[in-house]
Amino acid sequence: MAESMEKPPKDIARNEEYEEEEQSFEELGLDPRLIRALIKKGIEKPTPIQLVAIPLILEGKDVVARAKTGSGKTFAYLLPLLQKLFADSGSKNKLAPSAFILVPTRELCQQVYTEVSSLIELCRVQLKVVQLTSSMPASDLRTALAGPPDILVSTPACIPKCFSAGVLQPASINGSLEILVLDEADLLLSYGYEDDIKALTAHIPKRCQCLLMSATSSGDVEKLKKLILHNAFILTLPEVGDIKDEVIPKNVQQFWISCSGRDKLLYILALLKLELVQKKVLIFTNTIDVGYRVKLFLEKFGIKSAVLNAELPQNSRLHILEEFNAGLFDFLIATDDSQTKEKEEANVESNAEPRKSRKHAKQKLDSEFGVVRGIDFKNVHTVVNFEMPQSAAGYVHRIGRTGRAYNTGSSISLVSSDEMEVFEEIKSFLGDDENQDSNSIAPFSLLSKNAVESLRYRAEDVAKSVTKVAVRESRAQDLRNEILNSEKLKAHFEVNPRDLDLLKHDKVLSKKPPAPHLRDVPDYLLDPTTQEASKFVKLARAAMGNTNSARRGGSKRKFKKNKDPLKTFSAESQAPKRARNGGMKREDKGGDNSHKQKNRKSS
Ligand SMILES: Nc1ncnc2c1ncn2[C@@H]1O[C@H](COP(=O)(O)OP(=O)(O)OP(=O)(O)O)[C@@H](O)[C@H]1O
Repeated sequence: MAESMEKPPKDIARNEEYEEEEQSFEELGLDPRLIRALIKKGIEKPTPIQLVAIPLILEGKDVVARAKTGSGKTFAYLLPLLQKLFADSGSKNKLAPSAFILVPTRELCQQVYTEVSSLIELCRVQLKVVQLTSSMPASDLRTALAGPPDILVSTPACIPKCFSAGVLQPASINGSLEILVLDEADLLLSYGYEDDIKALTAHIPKRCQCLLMSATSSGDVEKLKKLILHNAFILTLPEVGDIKDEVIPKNVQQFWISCSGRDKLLYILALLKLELVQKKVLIFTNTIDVGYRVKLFLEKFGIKSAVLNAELPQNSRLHILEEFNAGLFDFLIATDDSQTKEKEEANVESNAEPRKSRKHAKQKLDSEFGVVRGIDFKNVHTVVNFEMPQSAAGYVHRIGRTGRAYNTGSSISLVSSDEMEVFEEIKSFLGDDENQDSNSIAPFSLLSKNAVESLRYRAEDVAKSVTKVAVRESRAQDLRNEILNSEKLKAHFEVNPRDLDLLKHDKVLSKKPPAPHLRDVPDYLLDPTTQEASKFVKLARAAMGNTNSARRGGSKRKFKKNKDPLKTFSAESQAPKRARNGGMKREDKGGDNSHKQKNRKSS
């Protein structure tokens, strides 16, 4: 903390020079071992936040970095952190880890831990990283901290737990801690970790370098800044000055469909069955029951999906994420963490302070579950809001699960009349102006009314069979299965950490297999316009596949608008009789293309 106090605070709010420069990791002063490791991961060029943060962190500055979801904040702090520890690894008389990385959820712990471990392995250096969770018994905590390890990744709640179990001494932290990272800093306080962080701050030595990473700015980040930092470098990296571009990656196209709450199952069926969205697809619901309802409903039509929620055991959740990321299944129905808390624990929320309510509901839901914020879903092309999130911030974080780093993505929100208020709130948050022509969220025009109506009879019939009892039974059955799996997984992954194919999470929950007439949509039910649109989505997918392989090759990573079929496809030219201002066409609007190209170049 001391170093940054010598200098006045500095605000770097997107500097043109970063946009144009094609700086490499070498030029940022990164260790060749790390550069080689990155190349093995297919990463060759720093993202804008990495470009500015890495040199500052290497210089020892305290940094607050705010950059949109999926912009590469994790490597922005991990790479310089590891480099500093390479240099430091000679000093062995430490009694506590040299670096703490604190994150709000277990899922993030696991993600960061995996990333650090893989970098260490690829760099072939002798650094030890451990991951702690607050549910670990004291004996496991003691074993993990023996040594001590160089890097500790955990939620903040673990630190006071280690103090009270006597496995970590405050004085040792004071003598050893060199770098403290608070990742997803905008969420740490709302997850109820304020007291845990305060318990640590008293023992952070003055020389310790502190880094705060966040996707959005909020009062909570300011509070943390005051608590931990004194005079940090503030990095703010939106792509352009416009609010909507600050928060949602530019390469995510956002759409919406107006439909009644009752028709949502029908619409999701039409989108998936008629292949109007590109895979992989992440579907968000607000409650666990609705998640299972969607799963059971889709199953009847032969569409397999997995469910992810706070009720499932941790091992299963991590495994579901791994399998989905590895591409073992295409559809994942996730129940948004904050929504789960609000809806499932309604009886304990009211005016209670968040930490208390989380504890109260502990038997039922894992309070450290977090599937939306910060989780790096790999190659999710489409995010579907089956139900709308309850806030604009929730929307931003959900949509941020696609279009990560240099990938493209799209989102489709199914909005019922009850949800119009929050939808308007989201639109105004994104900077949409009623009087202006341009909308951040455009109507989705690839799905015609005829196409939807042709599926209505079957969908409504099947929806009736997915009763509350069926949902409850499936939920209980899935939980039982996953608890069993969880134990098996624990044992198995200790021995075979890379084996992903042991258990499938998208297994069918209904007792009967889908009826053949529901599995395939007969030709006479297919609406020609939608069929045409589906063809284009398939073509786009094939072309995107090529783009992806070019991306893996590295040098062609830059996303080119005119090569992206999703961006160039015009609903008007391909299907002239349909709505004129919707679907993919909106990308062609907005005139200032040279500006967009320029920004994309830097992203
Ligand atoms: N320089 C880079 N080039 C290409 N891909 C990158 C680069 N840096 C990071 N990535 C990849 O981009 C993805 C998103 O990175 P990361 O999870 O760090 O984003 P983030 O900014 O932390 O997002 P969020 O706010 O949602 O947590 C990851 O899959 C990561 O491997």
